Amino acid sequence: MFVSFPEPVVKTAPVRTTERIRLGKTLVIAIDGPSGSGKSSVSKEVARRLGLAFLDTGAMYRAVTWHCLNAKIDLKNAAAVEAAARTMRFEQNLTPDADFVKVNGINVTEPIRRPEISQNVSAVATNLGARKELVRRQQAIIAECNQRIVVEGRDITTVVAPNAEARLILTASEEARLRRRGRQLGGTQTAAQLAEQVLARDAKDSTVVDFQRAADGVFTVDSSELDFAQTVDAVINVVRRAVNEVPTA
Ligand SMILES: Nc1ncnc2c1ncn2[C@@H]1O[C@H](COP(=O)(O)OP(=O)(O)O)[C@@H](O)[C@H]1O
Ligand SMILES: Nc1ccn([C@H]2C[C@H](O)[C@@H](COP(=O)(O)OP(=O)(O)O)O2)c(=O)n1
Repeated sequence: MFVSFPEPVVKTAPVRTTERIRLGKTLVIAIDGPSGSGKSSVSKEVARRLGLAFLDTGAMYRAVTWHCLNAKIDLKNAAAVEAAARTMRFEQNLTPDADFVKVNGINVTEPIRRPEISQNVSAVATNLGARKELVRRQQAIIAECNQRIVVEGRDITTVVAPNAEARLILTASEEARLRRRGRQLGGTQTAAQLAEQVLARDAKDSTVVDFQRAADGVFTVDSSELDFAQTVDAVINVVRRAVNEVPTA
């Protein structure tokens, strides 16, 4: 089946009216990478352009963290955090155009992005019991979406969807990632706070999952020197290569 790309939302990319991609029944695109590399924003745009569902797995780790802080569950108590991940009711957007996260019916879309959550989320990310439960939930979501979905996080290419049709690491230099995150947070954070939320967090998260190096068969896109539209194009080109797309006239 061939599907034409709809008009890209971001229009700085070269317009390729003949752009087409060969899509099978299933198309899981797995994207991992460090903080601030552009995973969420780029994955959403790729999902829009290919007409796929979208799953932000980091939002799930953030939601568990929010829930624990809100319910005064000690993040150092591994069993309690795992139990929270198992029992909490969780709703999340699965399309790229809506953005919402609810925990036990409470809208936490905005609070889970706050620096307080970024500073504490590694306690959940390094809890192996909580990870197991979240991976289980993520795999169920992929199945519910009939395996037509872009999934982004840290262990998607290796653990959650190792058989995805297209797997890639999206990376960028530390300098680019700090600059982007600083701008995204409206210049409210000092250099030291940004380094803590981006670099120190990546260092902690790396102790349980390797999202810096591409596993066998995983492509790498480095967006340090690319703008947003160019990065989206680069990812889509990788998807085309991964699904053995034959170039169209
Ligand atoms: N290639 C790029 N060039 C410039 N800014 C980018 C690029 N990719 C993403 N961004 C911006 O950087 C910020 C961080 O991106 P985000 O998608 O939240 O990263 P991640 O999910 O990897 O932490 C966002 O404001 C996003 O719009
Ligand atoms: N699949 C995933 C997704 C996120 N995580 C962890 C690692 C991160 O510190 C937190 C938050 O992830 P998120 O993607 O929202 O973080 P960034 O926006 O990239 O800074 O969750 C993970 O361990 N595994």
